[in-house]
Amino acid sequence: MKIGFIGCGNMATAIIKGIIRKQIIDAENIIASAKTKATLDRVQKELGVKVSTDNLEVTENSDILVLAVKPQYYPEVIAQIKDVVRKEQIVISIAPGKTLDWLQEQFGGGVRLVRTMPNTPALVGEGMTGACRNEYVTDEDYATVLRILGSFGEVETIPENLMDVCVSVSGSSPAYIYILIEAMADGAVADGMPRAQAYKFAAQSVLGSAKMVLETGKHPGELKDQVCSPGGTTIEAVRVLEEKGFRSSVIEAMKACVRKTRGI
Ligand SMILES: NC(=O)C1=CN([C@@H]2O[C@H](COP(=O)(O)OP(=O)(O)OC[C@H]3O[C@@H](n4cnc5c(N)ncnc54)[C@H](O)[C@@H]3O)[C@@H](O)[C@H]2O)C=CC1
Ligand SMILES: O=C(O)[C@@H]1CCC=N1
Repeated sequence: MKIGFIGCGNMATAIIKGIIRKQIIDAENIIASAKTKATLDRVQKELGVKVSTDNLEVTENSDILVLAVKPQYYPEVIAQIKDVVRKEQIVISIAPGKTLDWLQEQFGGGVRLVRTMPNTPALVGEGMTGACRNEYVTDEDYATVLRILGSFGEVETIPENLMDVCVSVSGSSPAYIYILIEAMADGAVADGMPRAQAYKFAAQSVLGSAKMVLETGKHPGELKDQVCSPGGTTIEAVRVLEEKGFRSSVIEAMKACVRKTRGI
């Protein structure tokens, strides 16, 4: 099994590291392209995969091809490769807003397409990926793709109409969490904790809280209630968060994210 990446920036690097880490595909069976030699040198050194500046070479040398460029470059890249994409090849999109119908139209028809939305925690094997496929992708093909996507975290098949929501809840959401961690650390530093220690305490608390939701199966509100002692410290913090519109800021930010996705 050979996998190719057209574009090798933040997301492709995270996926490739995740795949190699889990030994799903060896580095020698992975090929990636980028626009600049500097990026390719970095990728070769950091990941040990084959590199090329030629997108056609990447297409010809892969069974599964991941389009890992920004959405605005999709038309140009697809126009370049569409005549060399083979019938049995699987093409994976990781771009927000690009529907299976749109992708198929750009390719001119008949292509096996899987639309996904991964996220950068793939790098540490804790990604969350949403996926859906078109009618040309066989059950066997799709099982292979899910195995690869599952090698760097969790993967779930979702209806295509939820792909835009997937961008806001998992594709983009690591950025919100990093802001939360940074803000928590700022708060701790403001009250005297050293900066590095503050990041550790904040990040581990986010990690532990996420595990509590996933592993206990309890409602997040119930878990929150367990932390809030009557007349205690936490409910004071919660009161201020509600007063400052924390919950609503998150909801509105996510709705803005989905609106942007739908406009891409
Ligand atoms: N960064 C993230 O957290 C996530 C990104 N995505 C999607 O993944 C895709 C890639 O995003 P990033 O990796 O963040 O972008 P990036 O800008 O880090 O990487 C894109 C790479 O594509 C290369 N490139 C541009 N035009 C090219 C061309 N014609 N041929 C070959 N390579 C070309 C660039 O040199 C760059 O290395 C985008 O569609 C993005 O929306 C999806 C989920 C999460
Ligand atoms: O910001 C973006 O457009 C991409 C898609 C999801 C995460 N990053």
